Amino acid sequence: MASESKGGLGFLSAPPAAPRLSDGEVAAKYPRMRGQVFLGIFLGYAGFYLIRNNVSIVSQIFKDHDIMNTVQIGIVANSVLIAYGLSKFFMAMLSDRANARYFLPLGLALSALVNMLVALVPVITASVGLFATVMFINGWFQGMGWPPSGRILVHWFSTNERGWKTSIWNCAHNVGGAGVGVAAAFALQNWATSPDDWRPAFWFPAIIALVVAIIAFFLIRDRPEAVGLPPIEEYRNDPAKVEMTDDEVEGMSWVQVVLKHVLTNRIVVLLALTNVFVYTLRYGVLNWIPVYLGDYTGAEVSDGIMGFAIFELAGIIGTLLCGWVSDKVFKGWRSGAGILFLAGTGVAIALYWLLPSTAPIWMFYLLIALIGGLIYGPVMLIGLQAIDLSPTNVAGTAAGFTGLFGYILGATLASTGVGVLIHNFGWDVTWIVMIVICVVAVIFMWIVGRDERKLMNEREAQASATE
Ligand SMILES: O=P(O)(O)OC[C@H](O)CO
Repeated sequence: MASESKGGLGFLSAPPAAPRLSDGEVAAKYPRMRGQVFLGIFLGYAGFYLIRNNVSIVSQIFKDHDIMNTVQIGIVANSVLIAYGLSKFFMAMLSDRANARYFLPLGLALSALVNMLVALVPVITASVGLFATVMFINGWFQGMGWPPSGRILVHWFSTNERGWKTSIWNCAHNVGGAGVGVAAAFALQNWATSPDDWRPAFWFPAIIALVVAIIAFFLIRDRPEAVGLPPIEEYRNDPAKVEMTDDEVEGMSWVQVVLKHVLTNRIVVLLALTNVFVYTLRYGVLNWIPVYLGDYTGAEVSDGIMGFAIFELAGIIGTLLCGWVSDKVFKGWRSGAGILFLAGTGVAIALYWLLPSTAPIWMFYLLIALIGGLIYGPVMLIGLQAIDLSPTNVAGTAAGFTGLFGYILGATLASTGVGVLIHNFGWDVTWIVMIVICVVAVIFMWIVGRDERKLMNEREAQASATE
């Protein structure tokens, strides 16, 4: 891609193509490099989740020791989410022109630094405003994780294998999410100087994240062409679903490309809208598990936390299954898998709603696992579709655009909107609204699916015509 080396980002700019290696060298080096860069983004993205929002981990300590009340905790936690949603889009615009080998480790190291400052500089947490501002900055650096990972996925893995590979990579966020709990618990147990000392839960995961950033730097390479290898489409003889024409490559500025292929691209805009509903479902069910189980069944707080963990763990299985189904059953037609999993989510939510309050807790857990397993498929698929259905040099921006909608609208609706629904209308109306959201999401995914199918058919026709 001609524009790859013209990033204008100084040392961060994407490197130019290196001289092409011989066929023998390509055959030996390509598989090894693919494994190496994949490990780099898997560890790297898990590292981001170690330090994304550790406020929620220590919120109980904040509350119990009157360091912060729930409203203040909510303000700080929301500032991370909002910054993350904005950054996932705006930093992606830089990432698409940047060397992923530098961009991802830099973001992770900066985020680690912010977490260490929170732990070690008491004045930051003395005021909610300053704490929220610093965590906003943390959320901003967190947005430097997904886009370079998407860039690696789109440049090193071709269309017909990307579903499965992306779904495996996507489990990094579940691994990191589980890892932060273990790391924080270990740190608090070993280094907390008093029952209200929450600081080890910030600085210890940050040290691990710094080490991960260094490892990621050594593992990641920006693009196959940057190390003398052919583009992945050529190496695997698997055309991309969308490519820029020669006229576009030569004649359009990068901003014009973003405008055409992301901001006014019907399919990317539809994906972003679908993501609002998918993220409302993801966080709308997840965030309220402890409250629902407590209200409806009288379950203990610990039962609710168990439900929370079950939802996340089931997400790993569902994500892998969804990626595999999209490659093997739907042959790269991601929307087919998305429709199937979203429809399943609707059914599972209906069962969760209708289960009698006297049913044993394991039945609630089973349905929570089903909802978590099913909704994380579409969560992963939307990012995957965005990078699949846009040219490779704006793939991260397209995924970031869907993330912007998912976090700014979806996650907000899931917290404030669902809270208002529960408070004013009760659980029955809340679950009915959730099921309606599933139906709307299915309709949006079906519309995306028609466009996706058309693009796939066009690419296949072009590929057979050139054979
Ligand atoms: O919600 P995010 O941006 O952390 O992304 C989580 C998954 O990777 C979505 O594919």
